[in-house]
Amino acid sequence: MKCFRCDQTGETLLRCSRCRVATYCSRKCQVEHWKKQHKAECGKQQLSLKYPGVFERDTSTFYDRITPDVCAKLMENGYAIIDNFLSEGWANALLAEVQFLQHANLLEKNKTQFPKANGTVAQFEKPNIYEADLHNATVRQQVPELDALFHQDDLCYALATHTKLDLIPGTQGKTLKVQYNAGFGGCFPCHYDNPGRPNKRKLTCLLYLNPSWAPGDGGEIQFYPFLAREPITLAPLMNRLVIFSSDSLLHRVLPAAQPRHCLTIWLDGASVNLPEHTQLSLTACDLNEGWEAFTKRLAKSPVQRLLSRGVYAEEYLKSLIECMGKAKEGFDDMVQSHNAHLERLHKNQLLFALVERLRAYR
Ligand SMILES: O=C(O)CCC(=O)C(=O)O
Ligand SMILES: [Fe+2]
Repeated sequence: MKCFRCDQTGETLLRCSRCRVATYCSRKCQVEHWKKQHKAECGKQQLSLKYPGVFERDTSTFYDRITPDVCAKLMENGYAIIDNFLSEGWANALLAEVQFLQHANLLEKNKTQFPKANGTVAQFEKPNIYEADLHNATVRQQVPELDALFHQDDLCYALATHTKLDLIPGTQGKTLKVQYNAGFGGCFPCHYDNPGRPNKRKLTCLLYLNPSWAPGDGGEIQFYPFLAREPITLAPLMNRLVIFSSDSLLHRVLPAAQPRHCLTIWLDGASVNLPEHTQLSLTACDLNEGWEAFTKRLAKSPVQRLLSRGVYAEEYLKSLIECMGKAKEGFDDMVQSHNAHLERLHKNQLLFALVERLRAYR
């Protein structure tokens, strides 16, 4: 976001309370321009939040929808799907709020931090992706249903009950992200939602809000269960909840040809990124008679993150090219970082041999 007048960014920006679109920095521009001129300019295009129908918000239904069977699948496969998760009216109301945020210009361009090959951290934008974090009170106050979803703990308790995961309740242990993908090829490259310390995410819950999604629209999420032969592709269907392990399921989003809406709830865990999740220890048995058991263990363990960029090198690169476009700012840095990671792997003979064997096995 930048000031409509002086183009300044990074300043505390004030928003016209009527159209909610125009933004001005809090200093001179606000005094000179907003008060005197903008009121006439904005033409009172006041946006109001309207729900398409009546609905009831009832988070106690989460306990019926998140069954022991769903949680067993989640723990076994690393992901689970619940279609028609909310009542239709409730899902429509959430979509209306996401669209309201989008039209009110309250969603910001996606910003992703990325470790550069030289050790510094770069920031880049994923083209066509707009987001808002509900930790931001300015956003939250505009959208009561999203606010309530952010503050409820039933999702966390329902999941913790049957998975026995030590999920952290409260808004401290949760992030709710609103995402609008404008289409035009908007997508996400291969990644883990929890790439390592200090990240705390344990479970990712995606709620898709796309009533008219049809094959050909793109924007499917693609999972790469570690060492599985084929990826799993899921359409972002209206009111579909997809839950998966934030620290042990590599995934990407395919380019979207149509606009697409998605809520993401990340639930933190008390015991993520423990030493056994971040350091690989190998025995001779793992590589010999224990190989099958070893690969099964890797498929479920977050330690796979140390190997995945090598094992899935082509997928990482292809998804990066599709997401960023070769000409986009940040693309070269990301490719360099990817290659530097692979070079480090190659230098470690034992690790390189393991990656090669896993690639062949896969
Ligand atoms: O939009 C989606 O389907 C998932 C987005 C995603 O992977 C993320 O935000 O980490
Ligand atoms: Fe993700």
